Amino acid sequence: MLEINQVSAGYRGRIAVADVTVTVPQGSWLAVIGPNGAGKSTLLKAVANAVPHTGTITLSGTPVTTLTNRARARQIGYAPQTPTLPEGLTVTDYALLGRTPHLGFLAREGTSDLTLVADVLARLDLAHLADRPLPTLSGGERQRAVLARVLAQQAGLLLLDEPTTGLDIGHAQSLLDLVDRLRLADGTTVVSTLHDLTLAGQYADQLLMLDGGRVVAAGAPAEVLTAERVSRHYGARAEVLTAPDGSRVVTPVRAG
Ligand SMILES: Nc1ncnc2c1ncn2[C@@H]1O[C@H](COP(=O)(O)OP(=O)(O)OP(=O)(O)O)[C@@H](O)[C@H]1O
Repeated sequence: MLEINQVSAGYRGRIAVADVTVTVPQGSWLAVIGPNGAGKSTLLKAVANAVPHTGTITLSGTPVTTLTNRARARQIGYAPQTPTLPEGLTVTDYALLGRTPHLGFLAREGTSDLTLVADVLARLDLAHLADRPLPTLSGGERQRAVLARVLAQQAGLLLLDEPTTGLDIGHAQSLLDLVDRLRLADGTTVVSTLHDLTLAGQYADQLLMLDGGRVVAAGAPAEVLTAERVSRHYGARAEVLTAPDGSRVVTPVRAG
């Protein structure tokens, strides 16, 4: 279980996200939504201990600030929005980096690590690119390679910052389906930011909407996703429809 209690975080004395309190039960999915600059990435960075925070963030009762780097890497898989990819690595080499926290001192990856990585690459439709150097990938392929490294990490908590950016609708859906299956099979806890509000509502158990660094709504997707909120916080003309399965569909409305 991830517990975020009265957390504020920012950069060089400037607060970017303030006073956030939310509990994410083990095996559940929290989507952090809100307009550009709302503080979504900063909140994920705080959980990943990549920016300092006040308040407390605990994972299974342990403050994330007290975890060693290695323990943190075993427990938290973090896919930043714009990761810097090392040059000179193939997709397989890069995904294997996700296994590093599980290896003994100076140990090399074994057959089981290679098998696991091959499986993750296949699930992300990257098997045919396994030997390709990272700089030669398309934007969507790079994005999936980053997810491959994080999934190979087999951490109990996944922090996914805009995981579907640059992915076509089919690859976005299969990536979210894959994360969903991990969650259901292994009890992986997921915190993601998502700009696609319809996808956020379909996959997450709870939504946390931020605006100006503050929580403006939290709860089940059907409660949080209203046309009035989308208009007020995103400045968008939108309708919120209900799909046959009961999930919310947020659709923009053209002017005029
Ligand atoms: N490294 C940084 N140094 C200084 N300010 C930053 C830094 N990163 C983000 N900020 C600022 O913090 C605020 C929140 O940014 P953050 O990236 O958390 O927003 P976001 O909700 O993820 O936005 P987006 O949807 O555009 O990705 C913004 O005002 C941003 O300019």
